[in-house]
Amino acid sequence: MTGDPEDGMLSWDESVFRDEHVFEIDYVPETFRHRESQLESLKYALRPAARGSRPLNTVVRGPPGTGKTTSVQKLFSELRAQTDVRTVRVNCQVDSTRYAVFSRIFESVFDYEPPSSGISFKKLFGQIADRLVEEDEVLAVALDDVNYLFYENEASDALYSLLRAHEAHAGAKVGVICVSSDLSLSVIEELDSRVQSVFRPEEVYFPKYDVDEVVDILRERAERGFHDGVLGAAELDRVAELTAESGDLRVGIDLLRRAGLNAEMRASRTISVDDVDEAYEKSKYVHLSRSLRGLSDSETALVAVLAEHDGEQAGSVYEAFHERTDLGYTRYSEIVNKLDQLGLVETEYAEVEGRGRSRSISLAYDPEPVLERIEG
Ligand SMILES: Nc1ncnc2c1ncn2[C@@H]1O[C@H](COP(=O)(O)OP(=O)(O)OP(=O)(O)O)[C@@H](O)[C@H]1O
Repeated sequence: MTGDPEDGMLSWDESVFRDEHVFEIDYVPETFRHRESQLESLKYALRPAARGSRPLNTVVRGPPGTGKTTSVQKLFSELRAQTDVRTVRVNCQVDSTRYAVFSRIFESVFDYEPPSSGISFKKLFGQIADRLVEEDEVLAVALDDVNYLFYENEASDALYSLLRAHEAHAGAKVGVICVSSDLSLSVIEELDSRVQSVFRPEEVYFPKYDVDEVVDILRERAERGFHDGVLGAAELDRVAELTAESGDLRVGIDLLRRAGLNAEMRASRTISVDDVDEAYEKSKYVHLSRSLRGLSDSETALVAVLAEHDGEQAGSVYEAFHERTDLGYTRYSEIVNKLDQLGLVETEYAEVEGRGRSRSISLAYDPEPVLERIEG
């Protein structure tokens, strides 16, 4: 299998990839199509900030992988380049409490982390607001994956503080973009009434991309990422077809990269439909991997217990969980709720003889891929 260019085989120093980096998770695409109206609505909400006023608060919703984060990142970087607006994107999957959100904002406003000895929330908040007023800066905060703040019961407190910043600190100008990929969560209705009374956001919806749009977007990505002739039209169509099943563009981007690696494994210069189909066996779990990555140790422990005790009664699941983590029933129930909201488990109430109603819990995925990803 040496590299005779005539036989279609790759030599050791060749690759199907022109630039593999374009298939990485944090790559911000140069062209961003099929999101024109959403970008317009977001610009409308942010425009007052460019004039030195408070931006309009906005709720952005849509299924995973539909370009919500990328849109916000693009507009924030334009704002930073062209205006004095301070922009902060908080990943609430990582920073899922009010304190953590404000620590992240502090870090961005001051360019260093808040003291690790810990200061009270009030002080942290006060210092941020004072700084904004002193510098006469407008702050736009994007709470990305805000659904995680709801799962931890922190959303109302965090938003309340952000939305009332100007009341507690005259002259502070803060606007919030809440981004949620949990369509079963009604972001506004789930907030406390005290927050609802001050939160009248613009709403922007990101629908799933259809197959033609996926082809369009991924063709461009493939042109940047692969050498000419590596990905044919039929193979791209197959990628798009598999991507459109979930509508999550991340699946498609992961498919392209894995299919490229599969072709290289065969030392082939071109990707085949089989390379794509084989890649899908892993790429279809992109969403699962992402959900698992954001879990705490005790949440992961419960997922592991469920995978190991698949199909057993809730009682024995709790016992195994308790044995592993030493946590009690209340915490167990809270974690079950969160995993349910994340779509990792399915729960159902059922009559159990002699014990009244009891909740049965099962994984929403096969146990093997779950365990592979937890242990791997
Ligand atoms: N219109 C587009 N053109 C090019 N790339 C896109 C487009 N939309 C999304 N992407 C790419 O798809 C991936 C997922 O997009 P993004 O993270 O913005 O989705 P999201 O809606 O925020 O997802 P989640 O809700 O799961 O956080 C990113 O790698 C992004 O580069």
